[in-house]
Amino acid sequence: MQPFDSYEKFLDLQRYVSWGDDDQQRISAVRERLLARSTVIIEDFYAEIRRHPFAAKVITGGEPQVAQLKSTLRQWLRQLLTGPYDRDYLALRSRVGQKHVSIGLDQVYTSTALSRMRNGLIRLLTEDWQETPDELYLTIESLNKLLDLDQAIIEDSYQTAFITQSQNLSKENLQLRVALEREQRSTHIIGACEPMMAVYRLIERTAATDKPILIQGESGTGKELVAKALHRASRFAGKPLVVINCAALPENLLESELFGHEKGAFTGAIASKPGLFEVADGGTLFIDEIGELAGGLQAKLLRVLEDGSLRRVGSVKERRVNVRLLAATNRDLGKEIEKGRFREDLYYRINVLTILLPPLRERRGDIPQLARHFAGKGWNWESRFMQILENYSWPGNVRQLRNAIERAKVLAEENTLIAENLPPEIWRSGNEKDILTPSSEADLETVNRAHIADTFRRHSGNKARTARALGISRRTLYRLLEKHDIEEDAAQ
Ligand SMILES: Nc1ncnc2c1ncn2[C@@H]1O[C@H](COP(=O)(O)OP(=O)(O)OP(=O)(O)O)[C@@H](O)[C@H]1O
Repeated sequence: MQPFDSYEKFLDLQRYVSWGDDDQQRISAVRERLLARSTVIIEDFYAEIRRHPFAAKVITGGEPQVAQLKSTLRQWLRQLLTGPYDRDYLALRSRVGQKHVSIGLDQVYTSTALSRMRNGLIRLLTEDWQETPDELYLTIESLNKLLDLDQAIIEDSYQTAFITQSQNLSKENLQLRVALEREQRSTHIIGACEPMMAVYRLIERTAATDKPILIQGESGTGKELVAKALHRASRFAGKPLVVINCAALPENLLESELFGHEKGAFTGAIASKPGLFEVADGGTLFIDEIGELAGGLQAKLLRVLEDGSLRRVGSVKERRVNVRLLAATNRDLGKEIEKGRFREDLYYRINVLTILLPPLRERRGDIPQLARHFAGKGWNWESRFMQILENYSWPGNVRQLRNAIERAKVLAEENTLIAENLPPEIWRSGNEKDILTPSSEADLETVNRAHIADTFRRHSGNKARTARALGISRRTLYRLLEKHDIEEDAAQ
């Protein structure tokens, strides 16, 4: 049998090879040696290929590197025929397999690329071969072996690696997409009511100024969100936005967080640390709950605002920073000044312009849009769910709305948000007017009817679930619905 049978494309090599009788024997011997040796060669081969990322292209395309590659390849191929074979093929194969994985993933080697490489290599070897035809024959045989072996391994390991890789990638993609969506959703200000439109206009208009801005509003109205939008709209947009919440830290810690400290400034100060003013240098510092700032720190803050200078705790060295300040508070700072708790001069410094965020109860029209935004794609709700949201007073504002929806999502059986899965205080508020507190005048019939209608509505008009909740059969429920003239529409 012709040794090149399986490589139709290279049959013409016979031109260069004179076959002797003992060819078959020699070939088998070479095969054995090859098998033992090829893994060593493969390693070198791949090391080189890695240095020439597009080796396949180089070989077939006649690029300038061809000469160099050609001589390297020749050297290896010659080694195949002459060198000692001292490695365990299988062990190496698995190691080589791993290498292929990295090659496959880095350069997306495909079988097509390999077969192009094989064609290219053989053409190149035969073009100006100066050794005997036997040597050429053996060399080419070695090459074919090498590439066959290689192909088998590559197909194995590449496929596995590719599958794992693409699974990982799509998982990673999904995670990134979700994170991005969350990030976009979390920095997206929702609301189209007039007070929010006024907020948007102010954000736009303040884009050109570097002056401090005070954002006022109850807790959860979106002050931090507005701060992020102000930062994005400003010329500092590409720089860091550093956020600190004054209510979250005791005074001494807050001082070192804001202004930094030197090593040994206080017990536990084992190294010097820059404060957030330094971290935010060139960018924006958002001080949330500025109304909580203690007197001493107010003075220090005033100094930075006045001339951009500060001293780390435990240091005498003056440092200069250029930071745009945004501050937020849910307190009435005017009243805090009256009570002597907030410095008037600092107030005027930070309050060059105030953005006032309305509480959610004063912008109920935005509730459905906000709810849709927090629910996200693929969620529905019963109409009663939305009714309750729209009627509730929302003392915790948008944050409370977001949490309520998260809760309803977690508890939802399918992709439908139902009123019962809202936090009890919200859900109860929706039922207050229907709640069964039978007055002395209410007769049993009225109480019964209200109870049935309410249960029916809570179960979104689902008769099976309503019957189960009332502890009656479905047939009895039909009868009662008819008797009390409770319509399905009423449940929607
Ligand atoms: N208009 C809005 N559109 C979309 N999400 C909002 C809106 N307002 C607030 N949120 C969301 O509500 C949550 C609370 O918002 P944020 O932290 O900005 O409020 P805050 O006024 O700074 O609260 P606090 O005073 O308690 O720090 C965040 O998850 C935020 O994304």
